[in-house]
Amino acid sequence: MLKGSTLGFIGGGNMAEAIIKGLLAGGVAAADVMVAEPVAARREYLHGTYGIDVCADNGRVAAAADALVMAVKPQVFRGMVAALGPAGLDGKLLISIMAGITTADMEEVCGSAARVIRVMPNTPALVLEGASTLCRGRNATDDDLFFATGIFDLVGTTCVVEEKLMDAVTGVSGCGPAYVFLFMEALSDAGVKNGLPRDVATRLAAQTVLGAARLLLETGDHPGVLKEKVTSPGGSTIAGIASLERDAFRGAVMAAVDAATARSAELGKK
Ligand SMILES: NC(=O)C1=CN([C@@H]2O[C@H](COP(=O)(O)OP(=O)(O)OC[C@H]3O[C@@H](n4cnc5c(N)ncnc54)[C@H](OP(=O)(O)O)[C@@H]3O)[C@@H](O)[C@H]2O)C=CC1
Ligand SMILES: O=C(O)[C@@H]1CCC=N1
Repeated sequence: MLKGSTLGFIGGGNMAEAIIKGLLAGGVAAADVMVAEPVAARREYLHGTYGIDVCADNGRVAAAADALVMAVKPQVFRGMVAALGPAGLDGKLLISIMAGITTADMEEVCGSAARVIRVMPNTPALVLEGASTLCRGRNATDDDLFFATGIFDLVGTTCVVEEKLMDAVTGVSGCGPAYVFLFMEALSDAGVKNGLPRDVATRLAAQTVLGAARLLLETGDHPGVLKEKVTSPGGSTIAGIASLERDAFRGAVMAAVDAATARSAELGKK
């Protein structure tokens, strides 16, 4: 898919690994992927697990790569570019997955001519079920957006939005897997509380979320319609739903997304 281009990652943490694992599973050659990562144990792990070139030198990866995925924390981004020297990024397509860092921030720090694509992926990319949303900076071309979309298409679904929506995207799908894991953990705990063995409870929780998600995507029905089909008059589901409503479940989810969206915007500030 990279068609002879080399994709470099600056930062080899959780999200970089999720994308790399997905890319390799999707047919990208290990020889076309490089990572710069400061932690020796992490470098050994990434090289040993995926057979990719991993080094400690951001400059070496920047020089060798045609496109660079900026996969460090937003808080270290400016210092990282200052240490590298923005000139080291000249001519490269810069693909940022950093929460809160705008394409204008990228252009300010990396050079006013920088070609920037901003992406908000999520960790299910690891199993090729990622949700990645992209927008482009003022210098990025149609080909750049096509190239970046092609990368993230390999690890799940993609969509393109206006940049002003990217913090909301972060609050929903970037952070969303963590909310769903919290929900599944609670569902599993509740099963154990009611006598189920842990392995059975966890499997039921996960398959229920997976099945419900597929039902929603494949039918295209409104979630409320699908909820109604589970809920028998005077039955057990409505007893559970009434309890969730008393505890303001939906309000709690909306407040969580609001908080994450606001925090994403803050992360970009100097
Ligand atoms: N995790 C997620 O679900 C998602 C994350 N993101 C974004 O992805 C980015 C990475 O997040 P995540 O993978 O979770 O974070 P991690 O901390 O797991 O990964 C960042 C990696 O970059 C390394 N690093 C630190 N400083 C430098 C440097 N100067 N040069 C090169 N590498 C460096 C870190 O090393 P060390 O540990 O020593 O600091 C770490 O290994 C963030 O900007 C985040 O907003 C976006 C969507 C989802
Ligand atoms: O927690 C974070 O800030 C990152 C961005 C989206 C998911 N993880």
